[in-house]
Amino acid sequence: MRGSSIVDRALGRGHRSNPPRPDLSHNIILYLEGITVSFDGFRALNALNLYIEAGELRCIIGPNGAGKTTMMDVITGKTRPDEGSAWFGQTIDLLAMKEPEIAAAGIGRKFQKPTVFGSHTVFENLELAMAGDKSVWKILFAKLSAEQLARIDSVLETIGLKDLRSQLAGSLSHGQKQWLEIGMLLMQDPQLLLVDEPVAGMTPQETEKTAELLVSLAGQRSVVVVEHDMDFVRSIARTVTVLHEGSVLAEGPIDQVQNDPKVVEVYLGE
Ligand SMILES: Nc1ncnc2c1ncn2[C@@H]1O[C@H](COP(=O)(O)OP(=O)(O)OP(=O)(O)O)[C@@H](O)[C@H]1O
Repeated sequence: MRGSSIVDRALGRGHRSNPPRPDLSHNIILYLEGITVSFDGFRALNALNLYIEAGELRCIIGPNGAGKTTMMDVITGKTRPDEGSAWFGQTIDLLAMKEPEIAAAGIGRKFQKPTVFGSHTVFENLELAMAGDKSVWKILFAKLSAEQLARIDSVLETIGLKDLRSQLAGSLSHGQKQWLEIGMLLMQDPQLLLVDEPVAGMTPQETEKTAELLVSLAGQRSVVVVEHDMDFVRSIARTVTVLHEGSVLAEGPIDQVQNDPKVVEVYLGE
């Protein structure tokens, strides 16, 4: 869905008159079991098992080609696995759903490059993200309810852009654009947020603020972050999963994972 606009996402929301919500009664929001994806015989994912708890913040690391992007693509319905199962909570079978249905059910994905509407203000970008399957014109000229205004305010507060609400998104710094795009995803209230390399190209100050933001988002929802920057991973991660050749090589607290000889060999020792 790289490059998909808010209009695409809004159209996705057209499917959500009554979207299913994940059943978190077992405290697990995502089950990937035995997932295999082959490209011309090459296994990008190889019987991958991954479990994400409700409310947790998980970092996924791994060398180039380990299968991280392919894994995200399977979760969001962009890529269909050859084998395996993928469940959102206890009852929602992700492999039976199309991409917009998965987004509407509560899985949001933030790609590396921000895709905000540069010629609209920060506020309008959030407004567009909240809207249903209406035209952009209708959305921007519709009167917002007090509840909708409060919701936008609360997201502005969360992403730290309250003072920049009237600024054109195109004039924001790279980091601010990334936060705005996270805010746009939050307007749809995802239960699982997938974030791809959030701090690439950010200044140290922006990186620090992004760490705080992602930590603050977990708890109420689950957040899965794919990131290469180990200092960043160390600053946010509770549990780290290392992918290698399409499977989980190691999983656990960052210190344990960083000292695991298998991990040192294939990843950190690169
Ligand atoms: N559409 C495709 N066709 C063929 N091979 C593909 C395709 N998509 C991914 N691959 C291959 O699958 C493997 C896993 O790729 P993937 O992009 O998932 O890895 P990654 O861990 O995200 O890597 P990076 O850190 O470089 O982004 C790579 O060897 C890649 O070349």
